[in-house]
Amino acid sequence: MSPEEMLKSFPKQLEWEKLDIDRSLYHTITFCGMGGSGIVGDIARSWLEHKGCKVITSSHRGYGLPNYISGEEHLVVCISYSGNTEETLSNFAEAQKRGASIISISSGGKLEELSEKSGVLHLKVPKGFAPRYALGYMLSKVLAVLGIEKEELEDARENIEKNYEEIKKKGEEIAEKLYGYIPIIYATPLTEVAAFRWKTQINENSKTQAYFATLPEMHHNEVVGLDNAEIRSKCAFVVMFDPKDHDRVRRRVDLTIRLLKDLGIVPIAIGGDGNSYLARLLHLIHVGDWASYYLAGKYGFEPLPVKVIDWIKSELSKG
Ligand SMILES: O=P(O)(O)OC[C@H]1O[C@H](O)[C@H](O)[C@@H](O)[C@@H]1O
Repeated sequence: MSPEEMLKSFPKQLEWEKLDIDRSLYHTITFCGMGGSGIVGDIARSWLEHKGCKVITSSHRGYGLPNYISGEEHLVVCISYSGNTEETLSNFAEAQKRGASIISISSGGKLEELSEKSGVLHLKVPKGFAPRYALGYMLSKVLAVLGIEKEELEDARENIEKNYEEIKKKGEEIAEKLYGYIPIIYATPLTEVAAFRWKTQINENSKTQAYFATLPEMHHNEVVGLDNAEIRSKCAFVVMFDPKDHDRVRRRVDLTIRLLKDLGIVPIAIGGDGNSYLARLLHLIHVGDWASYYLAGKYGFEPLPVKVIDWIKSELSKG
């Protein structure tokens, strides 16, 4: 499947499912995964937080597990599209050792095998995608674990479907503006995960460095860097926001845009469109996915191959 076809399938990947899971059993939920699988947990956490969920959640990237996980009241959700990522397999093994509750998500691989062997609930997603292009499949599984209402997920999917051409066009326009510059994305707490996805998609699809910073923290450091005219002239700035951001954050978004304009920079200001936080977030993410795809084309890169990651993995497999 071409990267374009994979991207286009994103809304269809958002499929609601009912799972019989008693979530009241868990005191904490820890999402484990790397790269395109790791961000699934971040999106889920941001969504839960916005919903007012009181369960402690965290995203864990790397080997082992945080110290607080011990016993079945801690749920560890291991997400790896391939099912073979060594960090995520390490999380799985550690969760078993600590007697935690585990749910795993993959398209197959060792994670599926190990789950089946040890009676762990395994949720399978279709094969044939690059992990980062299977975001919708993996996210739908996690949201099913968390008990999302059917209407909410379907509304988010329809929101992308009905605005598809506009989303693609916006992505293309943004790629035009990012071309030749280092993308710097300024986000808010509600859009931080989208900024991270933009960064990582620009890294992997467009083979380009990109960075992000989040308000209000960036008003205490990052903004001072803008004093350096020589460096800032090499960057293209994106400012992301959501209508439900904290009032003072909204005020800070306006100040950031003013600051950039006073320096002669016209930032790409963008907020997702949609009825719910999830709908807006996925809309924003999908605009970035297309932007990174078009940016790859402008630089003459194929969006899919990630040679350096393959090289690192093959070196690590030597022991
Ligand atoms: O998602 P997994 O199969 O666990 O692989 C983890 C990650 O591996 C590589 O770094 C890929 O380029 C990422 O896009 C991928 O998400």
